[in-house]
Amino acid sequence: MTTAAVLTAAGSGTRLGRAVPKALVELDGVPLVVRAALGLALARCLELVVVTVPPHEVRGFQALFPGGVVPGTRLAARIVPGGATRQASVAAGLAALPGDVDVVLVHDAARCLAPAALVRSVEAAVRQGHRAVVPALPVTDTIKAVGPADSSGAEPVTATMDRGALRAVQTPQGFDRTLLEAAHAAGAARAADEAVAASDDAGLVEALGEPVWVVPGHERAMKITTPRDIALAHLLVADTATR
Ligand SMILES: Nc1ccn([C@@H]2O[C@H](COP(=O)(O)OP(=O)(O)OP(=O)(O)O)[C@@H](O)[C@H]2O)c(=O)n1
Ligand SMILES: C[C@](O)(CO)[C@H](O)COP(=O)(O)O
Repeated sequence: MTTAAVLTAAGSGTRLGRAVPKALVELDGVPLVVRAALGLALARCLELVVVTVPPHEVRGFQALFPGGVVPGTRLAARIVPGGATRQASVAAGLAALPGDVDVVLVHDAARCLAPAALVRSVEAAVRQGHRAVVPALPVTDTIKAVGPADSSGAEPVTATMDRGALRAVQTPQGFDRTLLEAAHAAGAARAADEAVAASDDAGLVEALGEPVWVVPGHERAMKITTPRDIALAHLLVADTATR
């Protein structure tokens, strides 16, 4: 029984708008990818983290994990080139896992403040028999579905969703390895094109018709996407430092 993580860090971070790939952006002096890997290591339930990185940046990322471990820990880290979409990057990470791994957590470097306790709760839920597990929070906005925009750009509302039945999904997402590999194999034709690629791994499992289970998420597992998110992440880090 061995758990490993695929840590996705191959994105460019277009919406963040920095000169370097988003995972290399520093938060209080520590690159996002290293922070995310430390959160995984602190959970103490993993044997390995496979980090998917931009193909032209493999050496730069390797230098962040000297000796092939997450800095200051014993967690082994393996760097592999990612793909054109997040789905393709996860598939590349899965292909690099050793044979003895039976549970896989898929985590975004962009969710670098996800607490170790969240990692543990997702892993434990998979070990308890839920073969696909996502952490999620209730939705606080009212969510409306819309149709095509008119000539002015305004979109007609087609429905108001039942907010009580909606959840905003985070990472790490946890899976039985056999199920996750089957889901990626079945959805492989979508991986090359961002327009049709799965936005999360649980979506590929759902497409197989297999159940996916939700456990409570955490505010600190927020995704850093825009400059506003980085500002919020700085506040969260400062809040931790003053406790
Ligand atoms: N081809 C890709 C695209 C994304 N990711 C990773 O998937 C996570 C979620 O993606 P997102 O936050 O959208 O990151 P980017 O794709 O970098 O952002 P943007 O769309 O603004 O360019 C990130 O950790 C990102 O590095 C990846 O591994 N491979
Ligand atoms: C996987 C994810 O973080 C779950 O919310 C999210 O779907 C990633 O989406 P992105 O558009 O690739 O950032």
